[in-house]
Amino acid sequence: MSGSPFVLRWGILGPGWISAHFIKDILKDPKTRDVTDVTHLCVAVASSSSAEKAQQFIDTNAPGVAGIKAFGSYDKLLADKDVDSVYIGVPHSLHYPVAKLALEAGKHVLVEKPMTINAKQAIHLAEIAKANNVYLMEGAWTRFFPTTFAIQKALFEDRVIGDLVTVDAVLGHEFPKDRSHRIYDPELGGGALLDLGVYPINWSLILCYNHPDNKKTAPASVSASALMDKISGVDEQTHVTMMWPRINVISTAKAYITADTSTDCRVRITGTLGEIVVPDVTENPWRYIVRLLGQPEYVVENPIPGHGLFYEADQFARDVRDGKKESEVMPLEESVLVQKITDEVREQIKLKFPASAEEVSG
Ligand SMILES: NC(=O)C1=CN([C@@H]2O[C@H](COP(=O)(O)OP(=O)(O)OC[C@H]3O[C@@H](n4cnc5c(N)ncnc54)[C@H](OP(=O)(O)O)[C@@H]3O)[C@@H](O)[C@H]2O)C=CC1
Ligand SMILES: O=C1OC[C@@H](O)[C@H](O)[C@H]1O
Repeated sequence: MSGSPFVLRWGILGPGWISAHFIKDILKDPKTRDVTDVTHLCVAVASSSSAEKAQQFIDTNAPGVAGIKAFGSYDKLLADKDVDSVYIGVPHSLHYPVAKLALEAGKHVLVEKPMTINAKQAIHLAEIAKANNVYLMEGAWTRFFPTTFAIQKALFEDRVIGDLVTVDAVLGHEFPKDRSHRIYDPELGGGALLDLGVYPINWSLILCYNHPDNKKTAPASVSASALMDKISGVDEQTHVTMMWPRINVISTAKAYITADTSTDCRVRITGTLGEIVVPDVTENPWRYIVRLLGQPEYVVENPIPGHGLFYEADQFARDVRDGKKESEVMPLEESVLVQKITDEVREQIKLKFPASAEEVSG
């Protein structure tokens, strides 16, 4: 592509762990991933507590990068005319109120996963984005990796493993048992399901909901079971089974916060001719293994030149450049579907959050 790249000017809300990866990723030269049509600037970072914290985040994660403003409140950043789009990296239960503020301020919004705590809030954010004529996307970054697209092509177009039979995905991470961590805090939407479970659930949507023969039909049933933490009441280990009768597939999604997942198989996709396995990681896949019955296995690799959040950011920038209002890769309807599934799971496993975290306002 010729001409100057489209430049998207980002503001970051919530200078925490994932925002540090985001700022480092968007500041990488896009050419390192063969991208020349869009590029990113970070123009501001805001902390809800102090401008000093925002400045420290900038100094640590973007040393030597000039022109990034540090704000001590989200409102101040949202009032800044130099900011086109915001990345929201705050705990789950704050996604809804903070994204609402940003959309109402006329900013395009990339909000971390899960989009919200429940489907009602996700639907409301989609309505607010529409009313304000701005772009809204959930940071479902798994969907934007070259490996994810390659697996969809192998399955749907090249039919490498024949007819799809099962999809089983898992993500576990050993969190400290420190009950002050957000993962154990019901006020912040803690537990395995909303933090980790949304990834394996997304794999079901990537491969089953989006299977051409499924015609975008929601799972006919969702069944869940969980083990709950006795102190905080959040789910420590959750298993979900989804039925996709149009394509004759059963998929499973498993998540736990008490141990790290093994790295030999995170996603297993079984077909009538063999299987595709994603080892290593569930969230940011960079390779997959194909095992066809009676043949030697082979590996398809797409190394990631960084953490990998730039793939979703690049597509976000292209969509904003092109005047789109939502993503074709992660449409709002699918973010809402993920939340409808997690609402159903929460009902079955009795995962309750305080009413203040669940509410929809204005
Ligand atoms: N895509 C991915 O791979 C990942 C996504 N995530 C998602 O990102 C979000 C943030 O996670 P993570 O970065 O681990 O969280 P952190 O706790 O590291 O950071 C969250 C930030 O939110 C801000 N914040 C605002 N209000 C509160 C509050 N009441 N309590 C705590 N923090 C608050 C804080 O900054 P301040 O108050 O200064 O503004 C804080 O730095 C989560 O929703 C998670 O699902 C997380 C990890 C990986
Ligand atoms: O999205 C995530 O992926 C990695 C995990 O460690 C983190 O808690 C989670 O939010």
